[in-house]
Amino acid sequence: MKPNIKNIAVLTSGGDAPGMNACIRAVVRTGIYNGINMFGVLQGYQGLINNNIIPMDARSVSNIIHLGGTILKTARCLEFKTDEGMEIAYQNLKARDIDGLIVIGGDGTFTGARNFSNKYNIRVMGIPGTIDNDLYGSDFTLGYDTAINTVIEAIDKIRDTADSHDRLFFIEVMGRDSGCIALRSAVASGAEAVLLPERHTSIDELVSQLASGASTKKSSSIVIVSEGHKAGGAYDIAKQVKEQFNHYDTKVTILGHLQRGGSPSSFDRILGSRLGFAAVNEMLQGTSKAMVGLRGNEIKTTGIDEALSRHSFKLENDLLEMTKVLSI
Ligand SMILES: Nc1ncnc2c1ncn2[C@@H]1O[C@H](COP(=O)(O)OP(=O)(O)O)[C@@H](O)[C@H]1O
Ligand SMILES: O=P(O)(O)OC[C@H]1O[C@](O)(COP(=O)(O)O)[C@@H](O)[C@@H]1O
Ligand SMILES: [Mg+2]
Repeated sequence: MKPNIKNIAVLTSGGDAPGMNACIRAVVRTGIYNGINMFGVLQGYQGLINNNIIPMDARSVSNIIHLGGTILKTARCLEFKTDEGMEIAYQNLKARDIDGLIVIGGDGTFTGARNFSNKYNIRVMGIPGTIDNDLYGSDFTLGYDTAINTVIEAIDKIRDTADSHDRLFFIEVMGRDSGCIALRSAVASGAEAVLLPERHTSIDELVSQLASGASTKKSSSIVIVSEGHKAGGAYDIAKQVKEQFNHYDTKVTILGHLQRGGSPSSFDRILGSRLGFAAVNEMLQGTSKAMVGLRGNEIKTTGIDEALSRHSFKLENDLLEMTKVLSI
């Protein structure tokens, strides 16, 4: 039986990701189209606790589909992990008769939503929004494609300098525990090597790969280092390599937070729109404690418990192999 849902709130939480605005727009407009009163929560779970909840109409989400960041703002909120914080958040939703909460974020955000819904009578749906692509249940998360495009644009520029000066560049990219951005960026930019948190690569191995390129007259080399790599960040690794292999002038670039901003790619705008539309429709059909995600080219629903308990290895095997073969 379809539940009688009248009021739905939406929030963004954790790291912002390009495509979140396209998704907020889809959530708000799909809800309004179906006769639901829509609310936006400012600053993620912090806004639930601070009672920062605003009504939204179709025009509240005009002209945002192309914008990076999130018009609802986001936050990392420790207080929501406490019983007291959750109780205040629930009372603020109850005061407005809000029966459904749609959260756009990563694994931390989903854990919060799952715990909240286990404790209180609130329906929740999750939408995977993180540049890290580290969630089970969606082949791509919102923002991942744009972040890769941003990274390769930067690497293309660095390559000009690397090549002009016979330099070895170590470029550190984001992905807290995930090598997804690093691997795709490496393939798309034609990097000589990539270091991933999911794979052990010794300094000896890396040095022999670089030395072999130098011996076949490579004028420059680019190594992508994922920030989550166990052997340390790009500066550490560059220092260790230089001690053994001093053929090139060595430079380090940390791309940092520029990777999270910017106008979303068409892929992320469409993905955000599809996921937002699906999340509201699923909620209106009675689905709760689930996430919507892209699998193949279809939008599918996965239970949040399942999504959180299954840590999928998301690095494509052919891409892993290719990074060695195509960089000879
Ligand atoms: N165990 C938890 N219980 C309640 N809320 C949580 C829990 N884990 C994370 N959260 C909430 O989700 C927010 C976002 O999580 P975080 O890991 O920072 O980002 P992401 O959702 O992108 O992975 C946290 O700041 C916190 O408010
Ligand atoms: O902006 P902050 O708080 O320094 O967080 C940086 C982290 O956020 C991310 O960009 C995205 O992580 P989440 O999507 O899990 O929030 C990571 O790649 C990075 O390690
Ligand atoms: Mg996360």
